Amino acid sequence: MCNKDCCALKTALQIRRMKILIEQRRQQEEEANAKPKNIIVTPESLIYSYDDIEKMAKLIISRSETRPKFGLVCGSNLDTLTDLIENPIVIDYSDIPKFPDCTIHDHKGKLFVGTLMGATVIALQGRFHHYEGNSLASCSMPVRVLKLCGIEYMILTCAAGAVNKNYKVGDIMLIKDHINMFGWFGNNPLNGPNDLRFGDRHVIMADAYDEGLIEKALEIGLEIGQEDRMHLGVYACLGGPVYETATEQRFLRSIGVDAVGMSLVQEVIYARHCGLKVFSFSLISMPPIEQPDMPESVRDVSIHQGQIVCMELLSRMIYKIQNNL
Ligand SMILES: O=P(O)(O)O[C@H]1O[C@H](CO)[C@@H](O)[C@H]1O
Ligand SMILES: Nc1nc2[nH]cnc2c(=O)[nH]1
Repeated sequence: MCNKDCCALKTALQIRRMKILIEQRRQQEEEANAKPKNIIVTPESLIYSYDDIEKMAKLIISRSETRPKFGLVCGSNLDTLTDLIENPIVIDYSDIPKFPDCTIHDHKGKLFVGTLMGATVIALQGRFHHYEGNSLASCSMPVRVLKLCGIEYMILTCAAGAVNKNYKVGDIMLIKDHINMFGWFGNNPLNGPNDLRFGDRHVIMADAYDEGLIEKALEIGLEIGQEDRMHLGVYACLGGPVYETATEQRFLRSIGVDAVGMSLVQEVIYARHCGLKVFSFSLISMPPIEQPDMPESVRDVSIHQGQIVCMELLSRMIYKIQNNL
């Protein structure tokens, strides 16, 4: 039986042990600090050189007969978008020098080059997330590769959790703006020396998501009778891999966020830096915290319905751009 005195003695002993440990650590630190140091932190922008990017682009273009106009990144739950591509040439990421590996479900690590609605498209079935251990520059690097392949339009897609209480699983949010939590704390894939061959030092982000393309997407929503499922909203990028807490979600809502995820904004930054037109949408894959959780089978059906609408949206969007409609 432990009485009060016994507990107090145990606590005092624990504190004494901790103090000894701290003293030992201090001595070790002093010794370590006495040695000369040469710590070099590679700035984000130096992780891939222009030559690295050019080599990757050349390899990809060598497999395509026509000049690509569209780049596409397929998000989680959206790998089926590549089913739309006719006669694709498929390249494994492992065959592209310096391309990282994909480590998460739905991101298969394959690049598709082929035609969609008469236009040449390069699609990435697999994106790189920071929480997988990639630098921010690695997450956005494919955008530069696609730019050097000759694309003009960057279509970025992702799965996201609803923050807006009116959103449901299977809905689609056309992204009109974003909040980049990484950027707030000084983390940006453009950090470090700026290579003018890609773009200017400072990048205007106030018009990052092309308004004309958003207009077209809204028109498509009406044409296919899916306007109720399609929303226009603000995406926030958090670090992941954990999902946001309930309080974080309420905070995001209070600052104007409609959906939350763990990707995309780094790619948008590179795309705007090199002058690409950006169109982005999220497939809502999680309900807002206030909505009761649904059985997985019901959620899967809603996501599947959303995937079909995303496929229709993508092909009609490319058709409209291609034909100046
Ligand atoms: O953003 P994408 O790649 O669609 O993936 C989203 O889905 C994963 C979580 O389910 C996270 O990686 C999140 O960012
Ligand atoms: N709630 C939530 N759902 C997601 N689905 C994909 N990414 C996310 C996220 O960051 N949060």
